[in-house]
Amino acid sequence: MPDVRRIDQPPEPPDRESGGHKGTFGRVVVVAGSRGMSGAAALCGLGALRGGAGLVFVAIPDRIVETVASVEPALLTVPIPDDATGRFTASSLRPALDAISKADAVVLGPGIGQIDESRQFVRSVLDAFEGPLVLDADGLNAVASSGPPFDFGPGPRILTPHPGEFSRLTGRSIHDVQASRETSAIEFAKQTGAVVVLKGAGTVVTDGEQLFVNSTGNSGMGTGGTGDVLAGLLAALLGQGMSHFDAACFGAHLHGLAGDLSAAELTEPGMIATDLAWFLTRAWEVVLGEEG
Ligand SMILES: NC(=O)C1=CN([C@@H]2O[C@H](COP(=O)(O)OP(=O)(O)OC[C@H]3O[C@@H](n4cnc5c(N)ncnc54)[C@H](OP(=O)(O)O)[C@@H]3O)[C@@H](O)[C@H]2O)[C@@H](O)CC1
Ligand SMILES: Nc1ncnc2c1ncn2[C@@H]1O[C@H](COP(=O)(O)OP(=O)(O)O)[C@@H](O)[C@H]1O
Ligand SMILES: [Mg+2]
Repeated sequence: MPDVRRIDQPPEPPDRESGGHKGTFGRVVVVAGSRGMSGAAALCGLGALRGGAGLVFVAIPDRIVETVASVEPALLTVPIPDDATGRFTASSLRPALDAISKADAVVLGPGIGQIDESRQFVRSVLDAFEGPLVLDADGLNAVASSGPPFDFGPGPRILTPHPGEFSRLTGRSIHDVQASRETSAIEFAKQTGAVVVLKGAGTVVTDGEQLFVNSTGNSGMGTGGTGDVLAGLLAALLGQGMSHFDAACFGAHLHGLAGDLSAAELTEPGMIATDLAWFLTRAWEVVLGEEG
């Protein structure tokens, strides 16, 4: 891959202005969750909070608001009209667009499910939002279901597929994806103009011209919800002004480091996604200690 520049080190953390306040550090809006997957929204919100965002709003189906709010009082909840099963539907769109209208960064997709209405909802949010957006999980599945050529909407996009989601997007088997992680991710980034974060051991981050292969992380992170934490973390970094490629590289590094620090204290089998979000505090300590 002679035309791709390899990045060996993750970028520096974002500056945190000493006189800054919650209005300075980014307003993140997480559009996620459904009844049965309220945890995806909560974990994504926790990832954004521990990623340093000034304000984190979770715009979630009305039926799960109390559940998500009870996980973490620092989250602001925005109830979105839902269907009888607690999923986004056609009437969710206008309130969701209002919720993201002042966002510095948006996460779209974790835990929203894959019914036709939620797919259409994803399409409409993607088309409308011109700011930086992290598309994860069922957000990716919704776009994949429409088949190529893919349009991820007008603004900067970070796509965070695991190999199963990437397989749905590319039409290749998981085995093929895993056998060509770097080239497949580069090709997809070139085709779409998005930053691709192909997750799994050795997460690959590329914008089609630059390539970073993450070296932090461990198999303790193979537990439900760790990817949701990553999506929120990436949005927090975008909201603090990082470019989408730098946010993706730094975020993958920090997330894996939090996983390594969690495993060192709690063991790989014992750690869960909530711990990972908490251990972002320790990971920040390490990377901020390495600065200057
Ligand atoms: N608490 C909550 O509310 C949570 C809610 N969540 C929500 O659940 C929804 C479904 O998302 P999901 O990722 O669980 O299912 P899905 O897209 O079918 O992918 C699974 C398949 O992909 C593959 N695969 C994955 N990783 C791989 C790897 N590293 N390396 C290789 N293969 C890999 C693997 O394929 P296999 O190897 O089994 O053939 C596996 O079978 C979604 O909305 C999400 O946000 C979750 O976030 C959890 C916490
Ligand atoms: N063996 C591993 N080594 C390093 N990181 C891993 C490993 N297994 C999983 N991860 C990381 O854990 C996260 C899992 O994300 P994802 O599959 O979306 O989970 P979920 O949807 O349950 O939140 C990704 O960031 C992935 O890179
Ligand atoms: Mg996921």
